[in-house]
Amino acid sequence: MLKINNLPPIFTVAFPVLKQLEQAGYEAYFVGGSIRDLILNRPIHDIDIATSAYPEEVKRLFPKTIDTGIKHGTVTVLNDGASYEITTFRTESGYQDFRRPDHVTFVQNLAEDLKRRDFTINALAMNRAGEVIDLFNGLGDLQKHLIKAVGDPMKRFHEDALRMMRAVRFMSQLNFDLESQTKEAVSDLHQLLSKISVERIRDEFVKMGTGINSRDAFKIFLQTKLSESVPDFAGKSDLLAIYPKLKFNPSMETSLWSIIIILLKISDDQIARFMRDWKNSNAMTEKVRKIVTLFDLISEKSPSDLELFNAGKDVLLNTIDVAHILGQPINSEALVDRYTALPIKSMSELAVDGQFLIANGIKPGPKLGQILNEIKQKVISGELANSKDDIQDYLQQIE
Ligand SMILES: Nc1ccn([C@@H]2O[C@H](COP(=O)(O)OP(=O)(O)OP(=O)(O)O)[C@@H](O)[C@H]2O)c(=O)n1
Ligand SMILES: [Mg+2]
Repeated sequence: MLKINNLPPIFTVAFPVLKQLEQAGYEAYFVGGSIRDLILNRPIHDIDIATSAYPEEVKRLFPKTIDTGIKHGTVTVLNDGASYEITTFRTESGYQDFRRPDHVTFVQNLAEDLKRRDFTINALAMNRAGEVIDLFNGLGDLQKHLIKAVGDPMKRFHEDALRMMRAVRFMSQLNFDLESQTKEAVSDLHQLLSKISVERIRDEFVKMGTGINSRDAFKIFLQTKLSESVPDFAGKSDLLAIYPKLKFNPSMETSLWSIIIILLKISDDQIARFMRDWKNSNAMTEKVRKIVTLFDLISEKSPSDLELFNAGKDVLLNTIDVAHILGQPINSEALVDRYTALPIKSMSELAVDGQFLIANGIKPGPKLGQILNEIKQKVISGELANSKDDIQDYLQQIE
């Protein structure tokens, strides 16, 4: 049995929680992603605990708890400034619509609980002594860099079809391969994905697309036809086939969406609809639209100073990232230099404002906005210096 000595603090601070459960006569283990990430030496973001205690018993044992998913057996325990999801050993039964079940069956032992988990590398448990419980050779698969379903992959994907997206997501994040039978099951069952909410599919898609090896994962995403069961991708595999040939793996979500939109040749007036289909936020949509717009400008010709100003630094840098990933030859240094040399980077840097125009005899109204806009444009293009005096002279001229 693998025994891990010197557990990192994120685990050791949780010892009292496990101990308390054990002293009350229950079993308790660390389970799931945290053990996988510990062994892979990856950053650990949260610790999940599985226990034989029922949720009501967990709530009785700890002063500060939150009913996170009490129906599913999960209680969040707050202890010593940290929080833990404590889930009663369970098996999922009564799957309707291939989504997460609305009711679960609690089981008596850890083995029954681990059996219903998605992949062998996620079905590891560890006790307080650092001993790893590995009933499905998850350690072997970690070593072989394999994503492999626990037991019968068809059953696991029928239980929760999202697991098929999780498979390609972990491939990308961990740079692992997909075990052949598991892959076959994804190919057979990809259509079940249409039963899953778009939000959950999107979250996994973004994790895949921003993982360290999204290009190879995307290949499998296409090969297994998972791509045919997500919003707006059906029938587009020829366009999406460019993704695995990208120069680099995207690391930002904004870059990912921009690249997908560019590959799918989605026109400007369809970007909002596409982003809505994927249930993306308005803020994400706006940013992506700006990036795609600037990318088109940069690819065709050189953007004007005004266009660079309108884009802003963040969007410019993000667009350069996108061009870099797509292998689009652009002179990024020159673009950044031109941006840096802009006389103003935002309206607040303009030497005058509406009040100034009013003080100089311009009447409030639409005309004022128009004049202010003209001043902005002339300052950006260098026709007019960004100083009160020069702008005052200009105002006198146009009267
Ligand atoms: N559809 C799912 C989702 C989760 N799990 C199990 O629940 C654990 C925790 O789930 P989650 O936090 O979603 O995934 P992690 O593996 O912890 O990955 P991440 O690092 O993204 O949190 C998983 O390890 C796995 O054992 C599962 O079997 N099937
Ligand atoms: Mg997790």
